[in-house]
Amino acid sequence: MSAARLELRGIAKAFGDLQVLGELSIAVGKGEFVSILGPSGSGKSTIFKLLTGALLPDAGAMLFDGAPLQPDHRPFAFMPQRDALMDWRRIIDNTTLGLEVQGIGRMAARRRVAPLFAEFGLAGFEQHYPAQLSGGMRQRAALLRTVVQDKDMLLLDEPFGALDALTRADMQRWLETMWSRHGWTSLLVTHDVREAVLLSDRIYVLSARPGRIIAEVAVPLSRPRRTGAAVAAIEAGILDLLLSTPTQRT
Ligand SMILES: Nc1ncnc2c1ncn2[C@@H]1O[C@H](COP(=O)(O)OP(=O)(O)OP(=O)(O)O)[C@@H](O)[C@H]1O
Repeated sequence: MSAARLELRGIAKAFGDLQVLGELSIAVGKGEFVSILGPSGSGKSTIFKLLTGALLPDAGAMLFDGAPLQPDHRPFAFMPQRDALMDWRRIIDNTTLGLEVQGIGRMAARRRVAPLFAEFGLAGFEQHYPAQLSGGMRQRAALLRTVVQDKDMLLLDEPFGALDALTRADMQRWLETMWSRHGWTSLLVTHDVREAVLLSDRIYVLSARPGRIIAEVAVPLSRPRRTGAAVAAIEAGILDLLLSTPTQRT
């Protein structure tokens, strides 16, 4: 890994008596694709809420390019689990939302997003409403809205969790292509072991609550990656680890 862009050191978080994150330490280098893989309820979404400033940690440090994260300046573009498209806005006006929140006028924002529609497989659907799109197209629109904000780092919270298996596999391949082309510094949280192996340079494996890192797994496979013996072997190793660690499920 090159010098860390994002570094979390000893982050802890509890909700009342419920200790959700233990002492969590991770780092993400520039241009790296890193995943945090953990069972349901292990605190994955909580990590993103801490990063985006929706929650404060009880202990630990959060650094970006070596400096503490500032409450009023978060360098992240966040893509939530559900695509969160607004049903009453056309796709083009959904993809401009993040820019509009930053204070950019709608017409200027439309000019910025329009050239990206072809690359995101959405050409010709600019004037459609979300209900007229397939699940995969909706997710691509949500990702377009996320990346066009030109932030330093992407946070992806189980972006394909709601999709059927085939669409999900298709979207993973598409995301891999897009990531290879653009080199986005990315942090994905997921409970899908195969997804993490297919997409990541490194994987942090999180224990069940209170979440702490039980392993850091490098994935030294060339891209494009396809399911096969090499992917399956890494996947099996991680599954063994998760299943042999004591669990406390929600
Ligand atoms: N604001 C809150 N107040 C109290 N408890 C909370 C709060 N937010 C999350 N929790 C609890 O913290 C635990 C971790 O939640 P979190 O959503 O981070 O897990 P997760 O790993 O993202 O789960 P999943 O994979 O199912 O989405 C859960 O037990 C949840 O009920």
